[in-house]
Amino acid sequence: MRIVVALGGNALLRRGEKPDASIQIHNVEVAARELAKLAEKHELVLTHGNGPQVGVLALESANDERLSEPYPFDTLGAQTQGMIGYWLLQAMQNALPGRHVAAMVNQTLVLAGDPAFSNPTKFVGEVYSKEEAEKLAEERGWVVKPDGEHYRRVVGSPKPQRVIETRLVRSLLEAGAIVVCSGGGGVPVIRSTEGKLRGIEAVIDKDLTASVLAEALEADALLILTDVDGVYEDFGTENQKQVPRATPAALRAMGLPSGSMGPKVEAVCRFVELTGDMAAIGRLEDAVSIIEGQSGTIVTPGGNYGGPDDIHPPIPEQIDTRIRRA
Ligand SMILES: Nc1ncnc2c1ncn2[C@@H]1O[C@H](COP(=O)(O)OP(=O)(O)O)[C@@H](O)[C@H]1O
Ligand SMILES: NC(=O)OP(=O)(O)O
Repeated sequence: MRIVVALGGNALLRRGEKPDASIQIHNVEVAARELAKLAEKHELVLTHGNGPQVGVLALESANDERLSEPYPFDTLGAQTQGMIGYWLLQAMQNALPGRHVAAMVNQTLVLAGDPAFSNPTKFVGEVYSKEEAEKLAEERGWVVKPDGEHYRRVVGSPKPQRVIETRLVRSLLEAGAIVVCSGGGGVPVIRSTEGKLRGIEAVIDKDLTASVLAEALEADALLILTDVDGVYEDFGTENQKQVPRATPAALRAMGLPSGSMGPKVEAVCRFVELTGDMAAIGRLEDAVSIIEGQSGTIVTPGGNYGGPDDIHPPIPEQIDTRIRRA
């Protein structure tokens, strides 16, 4: 199978942990041991989040008095791809000696007219109290929004249209490499009327980019790995119940929160609707078991999945809401 995995920010930095390199390298090593089990049997493309890390770099840059202006978010996104990509590269090489691993700095095309530029939603950096956040917003010109019971800086997060280096990723996969790419959703770029690429200030959602990439690579599965074992009905209440199987329509109808589960649900639904294949949301530790059909919330056109021999589950006749790949 060809599998695209989106690795949640929580796998790199758990809630409340300091963003020290040593802590993140340890977390990446734990993640790599799980991901290696998938890579032993399957082609693997890994994308990762960068929200906490890009916020740290943005603050460092803004506080550097030698600079006449802080580094823009596209440049900071590339920095996080280099840093986290290096950690994943080394950890995957150590987990799978002899296997080729490539970590790329690469770009994602967005549209200059995307309304997301004027309505920032992507959380970056650390959490603050309401008072701290409001002070920072005034002093530094940030936009801040509530994230659970705290506040965080938000930046524009346009929809990913295409991973610019898709063909190169495909070539690396076909050469047997594990590919780490599109970290932080990819460096956001727009194409000028002359056809030239140019960076633009934004942070793209990595789950949505993983979905776009998985479809373009004709992946058999898209796995969104985070710190919960699936999507829950009545999440956070005593009646919460994990959803083991779902159709895209049923999952969309749950109306999940835009800052956390919402983009993951949109990413898996989009992939399943466009390809007719399987996508899932679950815990990093359950990656293999999700592919086996034993964990996670698994989404297919008909809401059925029997395991890796059923990677293109049949679509029941009565469901006609998705487009199948020829
Ligand atoms: N209905 C739901 N089911 C499961 N998790 C949910 C739900 N609604 C919100 N969440 C939250 O979504 C979080 C995962 O999203 P997020 O923090 O953005 O993940 P990551 O950083 O790993 O990409 C979970 O830790 C959980 O707190
Ligand atoms: N870019 C991105 O989606 O990062 P997080 O997953 O860390 O929010």
